[in-house]
Amino acid sequence: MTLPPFAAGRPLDVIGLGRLCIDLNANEIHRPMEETRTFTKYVGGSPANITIALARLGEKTGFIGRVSDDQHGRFITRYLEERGIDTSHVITDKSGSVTGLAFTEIKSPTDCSILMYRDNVADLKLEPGDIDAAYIGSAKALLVSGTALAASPSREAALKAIHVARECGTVVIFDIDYRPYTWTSREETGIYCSIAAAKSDVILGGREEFDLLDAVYETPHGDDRRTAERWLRESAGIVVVKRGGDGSTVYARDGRSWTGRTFPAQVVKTFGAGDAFAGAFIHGLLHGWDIERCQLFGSAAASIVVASHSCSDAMPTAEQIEGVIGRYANG
Ligand SMILES: Nc1ncnc2c1ncn2[C@@H]1O[C@H](COP(=O)(O)OP(=O)(O)O)[C@@H](O)[C@H]1O
Ligand SMILES: O=C(O)C[C@@H](O)[C@H](O)C(=O)COP(=O)(O)O
Repeated sequence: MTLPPFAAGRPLDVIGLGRLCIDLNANEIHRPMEETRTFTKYVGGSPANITIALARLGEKTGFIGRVSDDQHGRFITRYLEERGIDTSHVITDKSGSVTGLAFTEIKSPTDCSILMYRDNVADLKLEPGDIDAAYIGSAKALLVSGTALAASPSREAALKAIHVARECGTVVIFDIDYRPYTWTSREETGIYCSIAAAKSDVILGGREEFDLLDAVYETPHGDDRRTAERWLRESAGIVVVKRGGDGSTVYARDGRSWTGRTFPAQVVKTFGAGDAFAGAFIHGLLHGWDIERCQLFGSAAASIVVASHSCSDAMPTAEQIEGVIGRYANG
């Protein structure tokens, strides 16, 4: 697999970095948001969701980020604490920033969209001075979301965190997590995410997200292996290309690859799959599982979350994931 070894004996397993937001998921589903009257509030933000997934699976987790100085910020911080996630480096931003909101529209199980309100959000106020090398060195892995690179000073903070992690022997996991609402251009996304990807040990992204990075170097070609080999020539030991309901393919530096299945699900909404997959996949890596099992675990976790109304709240336990795998073991 050619991942650097996870450092043993560290107090934390994974520290997430980036977006701590709120999902407002429509309660009246199968209609456009113009006809929605009520929403259910959940903690959101992909890196938050993945960290919550890892905590749910028993990993010792922490988070580096900023929250707004209001009820939403306190709700998020309390939610993390209630799930055993260390919040010593979750900073209350005092600049008058707000919490990012993700309004989700569920027109049908396969037609979902997210309306994001992200002006003056606290998560992008993260500063390089917030990055604590000793804290990052206390974890086996650092999970960085690409959206943390979308604006300064968060951009510089995230790049500093990656640099610090590499200096500390902390494995860097980069989830491209492209959200167009935050960036000024696709080119900007490709450039900054390429910088982060080149310094990461594990990279996760969808085909379209990798196209943004490929575009920095060549005309996007949609060839997963060719894309993965670019990053495997850099720092990556593992590249995961996610393809929605078509599953995923994982590429390793030694040339091996694995194409993973999906599990049947009564789909409520399509989003949340990637975060659930990532949390369970990373859990497997931390426990030294082979890639196939990591992938299977991730896919089963995703099938549970797409069948749920929420993302964060729905993140499954290992028992729930094993239950899905056992139920469909033969096909
Ligand atoms: N409709 C679905 N039913 C079951 N599993 C799914 C479904 N959509 C995605 N998955 C699983 O979740 C993984 C990640 O989903 P994907 O949609 O590619 O990520 P993202 O949400 O980040 O775009 C897929 O590789 C697959 O294993
Ligand atoms: O990342 C956000 O700000 C929105 C998420 O909280 C939301 O749950 C979602 O889109 C999940 O992302 P996905 O798992 O990549 O589909």
